[in-house]
Amino acid sequence: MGLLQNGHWVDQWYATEENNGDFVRKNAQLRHWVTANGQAGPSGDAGFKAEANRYHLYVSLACPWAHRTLIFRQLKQLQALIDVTVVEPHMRENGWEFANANGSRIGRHITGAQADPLYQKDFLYQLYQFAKPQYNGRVTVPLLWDKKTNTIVSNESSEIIRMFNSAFNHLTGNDLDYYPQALQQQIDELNNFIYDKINNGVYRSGFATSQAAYEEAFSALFSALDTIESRLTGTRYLLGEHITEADWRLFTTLIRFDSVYVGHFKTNRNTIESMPNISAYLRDLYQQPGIAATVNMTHIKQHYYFSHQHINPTQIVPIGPDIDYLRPHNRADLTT
Ligand SMILES: N[C@@H](CCC(=O)N[C@@H](CS)C(=O)NCC(=O)O)C(=O)O
Repeated sequence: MGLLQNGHWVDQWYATEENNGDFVRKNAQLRHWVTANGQAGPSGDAGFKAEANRYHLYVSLACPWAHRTLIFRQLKQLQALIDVTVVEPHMRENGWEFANANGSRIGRHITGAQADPLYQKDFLYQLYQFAKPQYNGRVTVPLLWDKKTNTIVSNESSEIIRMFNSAFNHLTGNDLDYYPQALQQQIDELNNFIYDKINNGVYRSGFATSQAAYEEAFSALFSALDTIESRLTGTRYLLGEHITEADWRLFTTLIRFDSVYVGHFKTNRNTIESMPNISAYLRDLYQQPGIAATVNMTHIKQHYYFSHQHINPTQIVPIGPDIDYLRPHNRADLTT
């Protein structure tokens, strides 16, 4: 696990000392946008026009941020237009590795991880070096790559899913909209709340290096989950009867919660299974067409328990829990 400093790989864990033990996630830096006509998006350069087979998505099946992009690729029927490569779930001193990486591989290959089909790199950081020789920062998934200009379009999942939501509609004919104009303000507000307290909140709990920082993150997390639990009493999804981007962004944290975060990140006031509305809502989302296939619990558990050795020095991956996300959710009658 590490980062690039002026284009050189340095093996280093997150620094929390400067923030009294609090884990502060750095903003993603590579923020161009694919647009329908190639004009510039809200940030970055123009020139990334939506075209079939031009873009490639590098993901980890373990990562909740990358998971969002896989879900949107599925929902928006982009599978035939945008290929995906899955990295190994075990993150070691070289960060994310491709399957069959030369050199430092000491662990075992986990089924489902793949080699880099485009440039035969061993490690994800080498793609960052290739695109940005002087790059400074963490080497993260998801990564949206442009095969035409051999560069990185974006390493920010929240923006990649917005691109997937609309930029390719004219090519796929799929105009399902998970960020409809009329709900954008409400979605943005929910996203901020959920990101801060829940999506990133579990990491702030798990990566905290002081008791105070952990307790603060823990309280904020469970108070936010309580808020969501009551919100979901009378409404099927966060904003009514239609699933929006906000639901999918919450989903990728909820699906990891009981299997990883409760134990590994010490978010153990209670499980999601014990919250009736949220757990049924989670199953409802899981049972949407194509979604279960984006969830790989082996990669998820192997990644967290193995890669964060300072949290789990033995690297033993727990066997349980065994949760059946296919059992009935009984939420279809909620019409709002
Ligand atoms: N803001 C980014 C965050 C992505 C991110 O932090 N991904 C994690 C995996 S879950 C990663 O690759 N971490 C490697 C590192 O920080 O060194 C996004 O949402 O795309």
